[in-house]
Amino acid sequence: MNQWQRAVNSSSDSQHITNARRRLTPAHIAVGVLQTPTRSQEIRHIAVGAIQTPPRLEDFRNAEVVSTPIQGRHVVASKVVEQGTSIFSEEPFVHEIDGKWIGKRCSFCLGANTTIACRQCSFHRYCSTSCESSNWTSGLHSMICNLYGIFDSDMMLVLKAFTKSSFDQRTMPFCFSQGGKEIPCLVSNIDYMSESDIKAYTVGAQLCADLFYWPKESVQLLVKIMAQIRCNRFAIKATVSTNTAGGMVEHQETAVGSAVYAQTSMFNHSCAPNAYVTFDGPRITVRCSETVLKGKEINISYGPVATRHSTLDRQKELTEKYCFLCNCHACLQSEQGKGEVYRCPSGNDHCKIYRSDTLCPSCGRPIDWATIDLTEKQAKKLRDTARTVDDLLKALDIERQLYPKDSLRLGSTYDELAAFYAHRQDFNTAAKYCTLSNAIVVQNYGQVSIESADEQFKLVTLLFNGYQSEAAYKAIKKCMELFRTLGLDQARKDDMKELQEMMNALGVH
Ligand SMILES: C[S@@+](CC[C@H](N)C(=O)[O-])C[C@H]1O[C@@H](n2cnc3c(N)ncnc32)[C@H](O)[C@@H]1O
Repeated sequence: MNQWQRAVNSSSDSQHITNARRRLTPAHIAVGVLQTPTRSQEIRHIAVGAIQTPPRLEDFRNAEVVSTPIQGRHVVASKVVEQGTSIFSEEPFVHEIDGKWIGKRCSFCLGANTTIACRQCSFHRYCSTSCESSNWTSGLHSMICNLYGIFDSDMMLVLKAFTKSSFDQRTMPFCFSQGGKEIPCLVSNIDYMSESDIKAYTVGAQLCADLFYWPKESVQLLVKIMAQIRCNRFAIKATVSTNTAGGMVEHQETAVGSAVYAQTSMFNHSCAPNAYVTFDGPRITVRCSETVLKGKEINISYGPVATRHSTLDRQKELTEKYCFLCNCHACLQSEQGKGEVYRCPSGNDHCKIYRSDTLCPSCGRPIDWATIDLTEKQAKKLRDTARTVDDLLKALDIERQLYPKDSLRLGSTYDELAAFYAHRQDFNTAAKYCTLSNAIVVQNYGQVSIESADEQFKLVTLLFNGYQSEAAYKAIKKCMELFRTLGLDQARKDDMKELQEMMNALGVH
C-alpha cells in the first residue's frame, strides 16, 4: 500500500471530507479554494507575498546545467572543481517536517529546539516566533495547518507544491479559472509509472479536489505533481543525538523532513558519485567529494552506491522508487557493477569471484554457488539474530571464508562488533574492530572520501573514550584534516566542534 492509498483509506468517505472541511481556515480559502474569499484579504496578501522569484539556474558557481538526449539535463563542471568545494547551495522550493518529528523539532528550520506551539493547530512547534511566522507564510503552513491526520507528510508536500507553483508570480492570487501549474521545470517520469501507482495517485488527488472544492481539471495536475515529487524528493537529514544505555551519546544522521529543490534537482544520479549533499536545516549544499575536471559531469547518489549494492539491487531500487533505468558509468562498465565479491573456494585471497562467474577467472577452479549461498544464509542468520558477541564472532568466522579481506560485507561485521563492544564500554576492543573496518573503507572508497571521514570519526570517539591519548590525538588530527579537505568542516560544524573539544580535552591546542 503506498502513501496516497494510506492517506485515502483513512478518509475517503464523504463524512470524513465533511469533517475535514470543518478544519479549513480562512487561510486555506485564501490560497486554495475556487470561490473568491469574502474576507481575509489580509491573509491572502501574506500568502501571495510569500512566493519567491523562481530560481535561476545561473546561480551555480563552478558548474552549469547542460542537456543531452541520453542524460537529459545534468550538471557539468565549468572549471576544475577541487575536492571539498561547495558547488551550490539553495533553500527548498517546498519542504515539510516528517510526521514522526512534528512537535519534537521546529517545523520550519527543523532544529531540535521547540519552545512555541503553532497558534492555529498547536500541533506543530517552533524554536522562535520568527520560524513560526516564516512557516506560516513562505513555508506555506497556512495551506496545510489543521490537516494532520487527514494527509501524511508527503501529501502535505504535494499540496504545498501545488499551491506554490499555481500562484501567478507577480500579484495574482491562486485561481483555477487561470489554470493550475505543475512544479516548474521538474521531470515526472509519469509515462514509466505503473497503472496501479497512477490509480492510487488519482484517488489521493480526487480526495484533495473534493476537500478544497477544486474543479475536476485539478486532479490530473495533482497526479502530475505527485509524480514530480516522487522523482525529485530529497530526504532532509539532521544529526540526531541519543543517549544509549551504556551512557554514551550516539549521533546519527536521520531523515527529519522532505523537500523539493528546484536547482539541485538538475543533478543526475550516479552509483559512483563525485559529489554529495549536506543540510543546514532545510538548506541543501552540494559539494564535490573528488576533484572534477572541467567539462565532466557532477553527480550525486539518490541512494544506492556501487561499493555497497549489487547492480541488480541498485537497478531495482532506482526503477521502483524513481522510475528510471540507471545508465551511470558504474552500471554500464565498472567491475563494481558485477555485485558482491566472494573468495574463490581455493582460499587464495587474490582470486576474486563474482556471481556471473562459473569458473574462478584467476585459477580456473569451478564454483559451487549452491554451497556458497547456503553458507552465506547461515552467516546472515547468525548476524541478524545475534544476542551475544559469540554469535557475531561465529558469523565473522564464516564470512572470512566467504569474502575477501577488503570486502565491505566483512567491514560491516567489524563495524557491528565495534558498536557491540562500545555499548559495553569496552572501548579498546571496539577501537580494534573499528580500525579493521576503517582499513576496508579506505580500500574501497579511498583515503579521502566521506565514508573514510565518517569511519575515522568513529575511531576517534572510541580511542578518546578508551583513554588512548596518543592514538586519539593522531586520529583526531587526521580526522580534522580529512574534514577540511572534503569541506566537511563547513558542512558539519557540530562534528568539527566535537573534534576540537576532544583535542582540547587532551590538552593540545
Ligand atoms: C532529479 S532529475 C535529474 C535531472 C533530469 N535529468 C532532468 O532532465 O530534469 C532525476 C531524473 O533524471 C534522470 N536520471 C538521473 N540520473 C540518471 C541516471 N543515472 N540514469 C538515467 N537517468 C537518470 C531520471 O529520469 C530521473 O528520474
